This record gives sequence, C-alpha cells and structure tokens, in this order.
Amino acid sequence: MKIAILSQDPKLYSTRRLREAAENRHHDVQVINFMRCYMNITSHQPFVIYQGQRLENFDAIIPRIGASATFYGTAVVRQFEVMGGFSANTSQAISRSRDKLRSLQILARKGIGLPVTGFAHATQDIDGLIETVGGAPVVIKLLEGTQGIGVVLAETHQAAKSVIEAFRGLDANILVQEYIAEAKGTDIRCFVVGEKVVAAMKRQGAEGEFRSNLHRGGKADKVRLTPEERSTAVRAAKAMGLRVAGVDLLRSNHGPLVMEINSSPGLEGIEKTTGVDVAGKIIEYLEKNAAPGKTTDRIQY
Ligand SMILES: Nc1ncnc2c1ncn2[C@@H]1O[C@H](COP(=O)(O)OP(=O)(O)OP(=O)(O)O)[C@@H](O)[C@H]1O
Ligand SMILES: [Mg+2]
Ligand SMILES: [Mg+2]
Repeated sequence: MKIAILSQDPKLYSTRRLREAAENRHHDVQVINFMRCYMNITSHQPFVIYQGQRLENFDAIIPRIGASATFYGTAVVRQFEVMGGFSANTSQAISRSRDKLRSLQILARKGIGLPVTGFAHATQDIDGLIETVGGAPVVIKLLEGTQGIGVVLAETHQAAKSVIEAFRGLDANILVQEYIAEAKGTDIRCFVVGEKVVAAMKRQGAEGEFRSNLHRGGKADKVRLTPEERSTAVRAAKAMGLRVAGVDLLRSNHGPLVMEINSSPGLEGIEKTTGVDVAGKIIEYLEKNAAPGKTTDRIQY
C-alpha cells in the first residue's frame, strides 16, 4: 500500500513509530508536513502538491493533526479523501472531536455514561449552573484548555462561584462538571483501533493532585479493563465516527464515564507503558480496510 502520514514533525515518537511499523510491513510510506501542502480543488483531477511534487494514488492516510492545526489539517485530509484515499480518521470525525461540547452532546445522545455536565458562556445564574450538576464540589474547565491547564476543582459552592465569575470576566467558554471523587486522581486511557481497545493504561496524578495528566506529573501503569469499560470505549469512538481514538474514562461508582476523546492520541505513553505495538495495530487496521479497490469511504461533508 501507499501510505501518507500527515504530521508536522517526522521526529515525533508517534510519527517515527508509525513510519517504522508501515516499513516493517513493506508499505511505501511518506511523512508529509500537511501545513506545507497546497491543493488543487477541481472535480476532474484533484491533487495535493508537496515540495514541488504531486501527491497521488495514496491508498491510506494517517492524520496526526495537532489541535492548533485543525482547520488546515482537516482540509488536507479531506482533499486526500476526495482523491479516494482511506483515512485512519475522517476529516469530519476529527473536526467533530475537536469541539469538547459537541463531543459530549453526541455521546449523551447515544446514551454513553458521562459526568453530569453544564455549559455556559455568560450566564447570570451561576448558582443555578452549579446546582444543575449536583452542587459543590465541581470541576470547572475552560473549553479551550489542554494538558490539564484550565481544569479547576472547586470544593465549595463559594469557590466554584468565584472561579466561574473569574472565567466569565475573561469571556471564556466553560464546562461545569460533577466531580468524580471516587476516581481518586486517576483516569484510564483506552486506545481504540477499529472496533477494539488494543491497549489501555491507568494514569495517576501526582500526590495531592486530582488531575491525572502526565504533563502535570502523573504516572502511568498497565490496567485490566472490565468488559463494560471496553464496550464503553468502543461505543464512544464509534459514536464520534473515529476509527483511531484515545478514549479517557473515569471509574465512577455507577460505572465508567467518558471524560474526553482524542482523535490523534499519542503513542509514546501507551506503547511504553503496555508494551503493545500500537503503531502496528493501526497499520494492520489500514491493511484490512484500505486495500486497493476497498476504499469505499462515502463521506458526507
Ligand atoms: N469530572 C471530573 N471528575 C474527576 N476528575 C476529573 C474530572 N474532569 C477531569 N478530571 C481530572 O482532570 C484531568 C484533566 O481534565 P481533562 O482531561 O478534561 O482536561 P485536559 O486534560 O486539560 O484536556 P486534554 O486532555 O484535552 O488536554 C483528567 O485527566 C482527570 O484526571
Ligand atoms: Mg485530558
Ligand atoms: Mg482533550
């Protein structure tokens, strides 16, 4: 197969591993910095130009699109789709997953367990907002936050109110969420490929920290998932239309709750923690679904 990895940095662990896994299986693989491509949008012979070279006839694409490059990145993925390539994640699913609020709404509609969540931009009724999610303690999140920054635990109603007022003063969009205390600062990253969880790890926040992000000093370990956790992760990825996804779960007293879903999940933490060849699993998935003549993606834009 001819495979394109769309990545801004060939040196990143995830990019290197995907290239290596494709080469080990004798595929013709090219890493393409999608930010430097340009496209010809025409119905007859659409194409992508990169480094003066016309990119054509790719069987499969692996998008590794960072959050800050979503707009142009998904446009390039879409162009490869228009040309008939099978993408490990469709442009549409990537765009959808980048909006945290939209993602929660889609998951809720499918009946997937979520922490009770309220959303607000500029409400005057802060007391009501806090009460809708069950009252303090609550977790308050900036919609644009990442790596745990912009996620606050407010232990009392008064603290929650002050934090919400402060964010409102900054004109920020926020989520207010039921605090899942029984998760005890841990979450579970399920790596989904196709309709399977191929690897999973438990992340534990540093001492006294409720956020489990590795960027905030958390550490990761192998974990055994319950059948319910597995099926929740698979159903969540499917609801989002993602073929490759990192689904983060909280273990609550009433079962697994989906916290968020990532469409370009990193490979380093999960491979090093579990010893699973996740990159290989992604290439295998493409082999099964993107074989020449099998690229039957019929995407509605
Ligand atoms: N409702 C909650 N109850 C308990 N703990 C939570 C809750 N929401 C978040 N956390 C903890 O805080 C951490 C960070 O929250 P979250 O993953 O929502 O934001 P983020 O990590 O900043 O976003 P991203 O993963 O996109 O970078 C989670 O990994 C989890 O450990
Ligand atoms: Mg997170
Ligand atoms: Mg996220």
